Amino acid sequence: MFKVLVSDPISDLGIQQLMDAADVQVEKKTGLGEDELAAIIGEYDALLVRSQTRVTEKIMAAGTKLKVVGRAGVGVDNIDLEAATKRGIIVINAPDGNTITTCEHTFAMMMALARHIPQAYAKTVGGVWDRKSFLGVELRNKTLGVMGMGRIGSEVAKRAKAFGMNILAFDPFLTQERAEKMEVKLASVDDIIRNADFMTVHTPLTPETRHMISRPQFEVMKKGMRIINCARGGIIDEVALVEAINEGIVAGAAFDVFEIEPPQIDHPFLSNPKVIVTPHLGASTVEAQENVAIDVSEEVLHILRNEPFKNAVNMPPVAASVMNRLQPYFSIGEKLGSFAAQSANQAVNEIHVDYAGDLSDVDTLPLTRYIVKGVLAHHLGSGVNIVNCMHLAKSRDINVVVTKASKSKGFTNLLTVTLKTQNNEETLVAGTLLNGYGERIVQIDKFPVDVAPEGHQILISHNDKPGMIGSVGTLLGQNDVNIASMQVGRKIIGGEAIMILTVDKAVQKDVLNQLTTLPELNSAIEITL
Ligand SMILES: NC(=O)c1ccc[n+]([C@@H]2O[C@H](COP(=O)([O-])OP(=O)(O)OC[C@H]3O[C@@H](n4cnc5c(N)ncnc54)[C@H](O)[C@@H]3O)[C@@H](O)[C@H]2O)c1
Ligand SMILES: O=C(O)[C@H](O)COP(=O)(O)O
Repeated sequence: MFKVLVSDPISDLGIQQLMDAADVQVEKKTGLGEDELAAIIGEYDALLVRSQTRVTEKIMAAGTKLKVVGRAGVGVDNIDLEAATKRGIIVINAPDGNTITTCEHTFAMMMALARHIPQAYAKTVGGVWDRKSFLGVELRNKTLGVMGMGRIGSEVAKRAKAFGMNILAFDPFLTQERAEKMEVKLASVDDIIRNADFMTVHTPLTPETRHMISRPQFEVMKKGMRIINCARGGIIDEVALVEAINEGIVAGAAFDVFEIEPPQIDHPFLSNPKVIVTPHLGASTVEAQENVAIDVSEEVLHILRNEPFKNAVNMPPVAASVMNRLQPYFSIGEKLGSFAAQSANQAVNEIHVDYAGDLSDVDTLPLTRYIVKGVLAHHLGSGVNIVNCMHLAKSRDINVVVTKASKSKGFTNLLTVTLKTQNNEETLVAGTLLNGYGERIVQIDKFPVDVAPEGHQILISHNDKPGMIGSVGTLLGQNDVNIASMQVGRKIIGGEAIMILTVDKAVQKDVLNQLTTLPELNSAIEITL
């Protein structure tokens, strides 16, 4: 039974599928502080949050069972991604579910700003019929500067066109072609600052975007600018903005987000008559909350059930077409990694993966992750998974090298894993999927074999002499070890050879030691897959 903790207000309808799942138990505990959450998170396999819960290193460390943190929304700046990745905790978000809702809130804020709606409301309900103080401006023919033309920024630009606005757009990934298609003018930050009448920001909060609009920008800003922030507090320097408003550079601002949320009671926005504020409501509609909760619940279920998933924030996205081609090889890849690690008897400093055949023309990184996980899990245990395996390899100075070849000798796809150890020894194992036969190991070091990678195996290195098979079989029989299958691999008669046996149960260390006493037998190790 998987236990899921919901620590922020998330739509019940949206998480219904989690609550209906027979293998899942959902508990809601909102408003918890860091210590309170850290005290209980160890019981849970998944944590669902919005932006209120700060999922810190301390909480990740306490979440010893945690497989996934699901963010029912876009921004994940409240989640310590590095801490999650280091611990193999997958972080997913719901990037699409609240796009339109936030775009509409942005427009609501822009209109409210242009027509002084909240201020007029407050005065009217206060009994003052004031028709002089709230002279507004039209949006038509005004210039809107959009910083960040992703999902939300693009939707805002579309609607601004319908309002007859001219749009200047800045986004490092916005091409001239796409700008023309969207009928916006590609602009720099400086262009927007000096020419726009309204500015709206729709970027993530990153070291690059933090305070991207601050004192230097206000000093050259077009006088009378109106600024909207429904993205993240901190993109616009709040202190510098208040100064610019007080100096008459900025005519007004509408903020849904703050550098620190909730803002302190003495926050200058809260007492400034030219600043409109809402309490991070950009995604707060029935529709958006159902959307993001459904999206995140689906992926959390997939992850808990070890099924393919999407929207991982701390892993690169994989196209479904690529995933469909790679997924059949995940299991054999992980087993090859594990087999190689169990065969190598020295510390590994390089994992070389070679893809030969059809797979050489796709991005094989997801499959490489399973191979690396297989290598590392042998020594590092269950704390290794496809999220943190590359991070763990790098942190141990283990170099992961991938090579590809369009052709492979006789196989549709051949995966070859070679481990290099610190004393320059190499351990090689190659495998594939054979139609009708499934997973097969087809090479160990330089020896061809044909072995199903499963169960308990004994890998023996010996000299190719008559009687070797009989001696091994007799000794194992004397120790009540039943042989299910046996393969011998050799390159030349009388030379070096290997024997790979599949046996019915784990082999005692003593039996392996007895094997090494047999004449012409060089080594015997047990491999469990
Ligand atoms: N107020 C709310 O409740 C609310 C709701 C949803 C999203 N958001 C926030 O709004 C922001 C945008 O969301 P989205 O879904 O459009 O994200 P998105 O990833 O689709 O778009 C973000 C865009 O910002 C661009 N960008 C990154 N750095 C930039 C920079 N330095 N200058 C200009 N552009 C830059 C990216 O290229 C990208 O196109 C996110 O921070 C998200 O957390 C807030
Ligand atoms: O990044 C987001 O999705 C928004 O900031 C929404 O945050 P919320 O889920 O806390 O409303």
